[in-house]
Amino acid sequence: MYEGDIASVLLTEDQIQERVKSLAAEIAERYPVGSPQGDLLLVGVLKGAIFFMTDLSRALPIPTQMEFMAVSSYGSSTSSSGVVRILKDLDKDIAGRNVLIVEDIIDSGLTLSWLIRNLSSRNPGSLEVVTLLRKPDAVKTDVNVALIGFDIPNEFVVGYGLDYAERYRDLPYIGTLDPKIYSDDGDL
Ligand SMILES: O=P(O)(O)OC[C@H]1O[C@H](OP(=O)(O)OP(=O)(O)O)[C@H](O)[C@@H]1O
Ligand code: HPA
Ligand SMILES: [Mg+2]
Repeated sequence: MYEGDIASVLLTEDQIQERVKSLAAEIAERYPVGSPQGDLLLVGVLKGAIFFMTDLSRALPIPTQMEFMAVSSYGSSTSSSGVVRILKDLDKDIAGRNVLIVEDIIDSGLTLSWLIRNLSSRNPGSLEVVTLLRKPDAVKTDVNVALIGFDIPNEFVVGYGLDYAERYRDLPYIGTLDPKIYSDDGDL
């Protein structure tokens, strides 16, 4: 699939699945069952986090509920526009709930810092973040993320939910994209 488009495999399907299981165990320890705030509410950030959200929720040995939010700052580009737009909001009120934002990647950190501000203003009981991937620039921002799957180099990656111009999300592994794919854009 996508022959010639992927320059290298950064994380194999097995590496991803192993880390998802260990993150699930860490999360379960943090959220005891029977909390007065009710079941843990996973807020998946569409579309990138879809596979991480589904695999993580099924690996969690505690009851969880799911909500989704769609925001976009990248469009058909490999760098963030800096402007975050809500494409789909949550369906339910999160006041008083234990909320865990589920992200696929923190790159510039712009999406997440905006999302944390936005969801905090809705008065959740607690608000934390789990991200599968984090790039070096995100470390410089003030976004405090307790649960990180992998710290990765500053390269544009695709697969396991991550896209370039909506393609490659369906790859089961995470790889770097051959620069020939985006060099025509004048974007990098
Ligand atoms: O830290 P940042 O630089 O803000 O980048 C991270 C965000 O960008 C991607 O979403 P995108 O806007 O591409 O939408 P998508 O998930 O639908 O692909 C990714 O899924 C994160 O949500
Ligand atoms: O490296 C990336 N790949 C795909 N989507 C992204 N959104 C932010 N960074 C990335
Ligand atoms: Mg994207």
